[in-house]
Amino acid sequence: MDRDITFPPSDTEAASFYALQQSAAQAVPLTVLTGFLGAGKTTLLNRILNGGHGLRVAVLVNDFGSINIDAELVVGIESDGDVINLANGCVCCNIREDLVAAVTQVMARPEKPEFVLLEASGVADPSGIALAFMNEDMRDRIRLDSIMCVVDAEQIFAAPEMMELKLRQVAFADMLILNKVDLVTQKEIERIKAWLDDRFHRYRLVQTSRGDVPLEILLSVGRFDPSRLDGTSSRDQSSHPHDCDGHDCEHSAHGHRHDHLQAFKTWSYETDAPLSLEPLREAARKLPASVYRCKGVVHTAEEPGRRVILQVVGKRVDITVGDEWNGKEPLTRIIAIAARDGLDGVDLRATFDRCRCSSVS
Ligand SMILES: Nc1nc2c(ncn2[C@@H]2O[C@H](COP(=O)(O)OP(=O)(O)OP(=O)(O)O)[C@@H](O)[C@H]2O)c(=O)[nH]1
Repeated sequence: MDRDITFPPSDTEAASFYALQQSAAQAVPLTVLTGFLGAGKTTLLNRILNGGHGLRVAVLVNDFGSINIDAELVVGIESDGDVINLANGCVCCNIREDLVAAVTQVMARPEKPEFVLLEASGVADPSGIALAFMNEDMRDRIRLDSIMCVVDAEQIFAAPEMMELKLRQVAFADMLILNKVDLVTQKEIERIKAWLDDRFHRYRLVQTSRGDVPLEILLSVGRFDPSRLDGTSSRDQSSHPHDCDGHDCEHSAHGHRHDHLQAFKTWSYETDAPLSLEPLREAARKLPASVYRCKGVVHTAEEPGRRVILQVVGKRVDITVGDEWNGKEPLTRIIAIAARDGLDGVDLRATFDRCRCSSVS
C-alpha cells in the first residue's frame, strides 16, 4: 500500500496549475467530480468556482432526477446560462450522448472555456464518463485532467447495499477528497483510511471540510491516466480498472454489468404553494431510511422573498435560507433518490403536501 496524503500541493501540481493560468492550451482540461449522493460535490464545485483562479470555466452539472437542483445551487458563475444542466439520467450511461453534445457545444463558444468542470450525478460510475472523452474527435478538444471522488466521511459506511458503486467511484478516481471530516472523530478518520488501505494498493487522499482544498491540487494536475480504461469498452463498463487488492476485494463488480437505473428510483415534487418550515423539517426527518438523498429549493411562508435550501443526506437534515428569487416566481422543487423499491411516490407527495401553509393548522 502506498498512500499519498496530498497537502500541500506538490511542485509539479503547482507548476501545472500556474502554467494553465498563463497558457492557451489546445485541448481544454476537464475535471470530473464524482462521489456518492450527498458527499459534497456541489460544495466542492462552488469552492473551485469561487477560488479566485481567474479562469473562464464551463460547468456541467448532472443530476439523476428529472429536476436538476444542483444546477440551481451552483454559485459564482456569471449567468444561469453558464451552468449546463444535464438532468433526468446519468452521464456515465443513459445520457452519455447528451454529455458529449453539451461539451461539444461549450467548446464551440466564441469565448472558448479554459477549463471544464463536470459534476457527475451521485450514482455515476466514472469509468463510463471517461469513455465519453476517449474518442479521437473528443481527445483533440478535451483533455481529461482528473477524476476526483468526494467521499463522505460521515456516511461512507451507510447504505452497505451501495458499497459496490461507492467502491467503483473511489477506485476510478486519481484523487480522493475525504470530505465532512468536521462531522467525525479523528478515530473515525483513521478507521476510514485503514479500510481504504485494505482495499486499494495505491491512492491519493486529501481530507477536508466543505471541500476546502487548495486549487493547485484540483485544477490542471494532469493526473488522469487513460490506461485505467484498458479493457473497459463502451458496451461493457463492468471492468475493474483500479488498484484493488485482488485477494480480498469486496468489489463484486468483476464481470458484472453495472446498471444504475435498476438500483435507484427518483421522485420529484413541485408546488407554488408556500410550505411551512417546521413541518418541512419534520417531514424531512421522517423520510424512510431507503431515501439516500433528498434536496430542494423551497418557497416558504416564513421567508417568501428568499429561496430556502433543503438538504437531506441519510438522516442528516439541513435547511438554510438562501438568496433571493431574483425576479423568478417562487416555486418549490424537491427531489428524492431512493433504493429501487424504497420509495412510495404517493406517500411522499402526501407528506410534502401536508407541509403546505394552508394545510398546517
Ligand atoms: N458538515 C458538513 N457538511 C457538508 C460538508 N460538505 C458538504 N456538506 C453538506 O452536505 C450536503 C450535501 O452537499 P452537496 O455538496 O450538495 O453534495 P453533492 O455530492 O453535490 O450531492 P448530490 O449532487 O445530490 O449527490 C449539503 O447540506 C452540504 O452543505 C462538510 O464538509 N461538512
